[in-house]
Amino acid sequence: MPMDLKENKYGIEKNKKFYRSLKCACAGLKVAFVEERNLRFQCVLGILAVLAGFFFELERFEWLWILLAIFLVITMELLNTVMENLVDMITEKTYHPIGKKVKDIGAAVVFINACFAVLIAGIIFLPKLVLLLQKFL
Ligand SMILES: Nc1ncnc2c1ncn2[C@@H]1O[C@H](COP(=O)(O)OP(=O)(O)OP(=O)(O)O)[C@@H](O)[C@H]1O
Repeated sequence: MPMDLKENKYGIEKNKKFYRSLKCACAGLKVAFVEERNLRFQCVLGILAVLAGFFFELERFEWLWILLAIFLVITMELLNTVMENLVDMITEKTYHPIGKKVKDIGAAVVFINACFAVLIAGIIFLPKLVLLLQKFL
């Protein structure tokens, strides 16, 4: 059941202050991070990619591609979480064919972005990894 708007500290009026918008964004990030295992996994992979970037001393344009891939995956996972929650709210967690379609397409969006990130990581890190291995072998 929808909450009585008076129970909400701020009601549903538009955020007029920047810090309140920021507070809501942080609350959204926190709830998604706590509830979504995939998001936590993607954040860990993102941190590993950044550490690898420092290790291999990436060029500026390489950093741009890696950061783009990381932010795209996390953004799409957040949007997917929004869609999943909307479907759950509308269907009240009962089966609906359109609910299935929306969730499946949302999962496909995340998958496509994950493929993009793997491609970028492969193009940038693989040659450096091969060079490094050749040095030691
Ligand atoms: N209300 C629904 N009606 C029909 N099918 C649903 C519904 N909810 C979920 N499904 C089906 O179950 C699958 C898994 O749903 P779920 O909500 O667990 O999403 P998920 O993609 O596993 O989420 P996560 O990103 O958290 O792993 C969906 O992709 C969809 O095929």
